[in-house]
Amino acid sequence: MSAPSSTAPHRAGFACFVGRPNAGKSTLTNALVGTKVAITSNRPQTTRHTVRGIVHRPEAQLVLVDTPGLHKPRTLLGERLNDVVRTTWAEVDVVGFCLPADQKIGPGDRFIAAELAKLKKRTPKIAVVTKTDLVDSKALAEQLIAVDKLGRDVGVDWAEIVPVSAVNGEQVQLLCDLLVPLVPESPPLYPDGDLTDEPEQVMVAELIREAALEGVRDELPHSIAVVVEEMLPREDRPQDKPLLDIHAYLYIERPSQKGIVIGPKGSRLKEVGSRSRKHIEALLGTPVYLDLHVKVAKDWQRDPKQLRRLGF
Ligand SMILES: Nc1nc2c(ncn2[C@@H]2O[C@H](COP(=O)(O)OP(=O)(O)OP(=O)(O)O)[C@@H](O)[C@H]2O)c(=O)[nH]1
Repeated sequence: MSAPSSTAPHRAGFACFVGRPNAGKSTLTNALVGTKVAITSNRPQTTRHTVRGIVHRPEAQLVLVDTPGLHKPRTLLGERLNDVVRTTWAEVDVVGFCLPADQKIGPGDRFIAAELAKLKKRTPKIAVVTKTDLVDSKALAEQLIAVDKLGRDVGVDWAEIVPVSAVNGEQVQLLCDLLVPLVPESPPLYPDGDLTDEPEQVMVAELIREAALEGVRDELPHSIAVVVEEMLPREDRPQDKPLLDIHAYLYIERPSQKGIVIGPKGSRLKEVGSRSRKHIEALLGTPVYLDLHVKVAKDWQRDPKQLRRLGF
């Protein structure tokens, strides 16, 4: 890519990464922004909220919108998540379709590609082949060819096909260079230095949810929601020793799940608390007292009233 000249107009706009669960969208967002703003996990479908990471460059600003994975909906929550995804696609300037290098293109990818084909023609679509560190060059070449073919099969004209590894940073800058010219000429949309406009409480809730998902049974992740009820600075603290009190509820669907989340003698919940507290402190830059409670919200995934309460 050519270096920015002083006469080049400033560009700013929105990009979003789509792809099936676990495709590496959140990790890529983090790699581009350079800090942990999106929530990653080795479990599918952990990204519930649209999280924006913002890439600041002298000549451009890229606002990255991270969406949940698009999938065949089985519950009301699933349908709502898909609506969120489609609404996001329609609003962004460029879409990056993430396909892991180490996995054969499957029905899930074809489903998304077919949806992308329905998106307005003038929204550029970049195919991003992720996790290139997991495969050798021969397998990578084959995947690039398969992605090209996928585009032709469904009728999407990829603006680019870019292999990247978010883990070792390979080609991440190149991807950024390729995204910038695809957003419109515009002054910066966000103040310099902002990394995300996600409300702090939502990010804190996501960090707690991420910690709660670690090491629990496969079926449980979809049944956990976290709501931060209150974040208040502790009174009577000396100025140089502030403490932020955070009260949060971990919602599960059934009483039988309580034991899994809490663990023997509360050991798991304690661990979830201390692990997420570290991340929260790093995010907010202040010591935190975290008060975590587990509550049963029966069948919350199927109940519109509960879903609204839990922020969906
Ligand atoms: N080796 C390797 N692993 C990666 C890379 N990018 C992501 N991963 C791993 O792949 C898994 C899924 O990554 P995420 O970024 O959470 O995927 P996602 O697409 O955001 O997933 P959802 O939120 O479920 O939609 C995690 O375990 C990551 O550590 C990469 O470049 N190389």
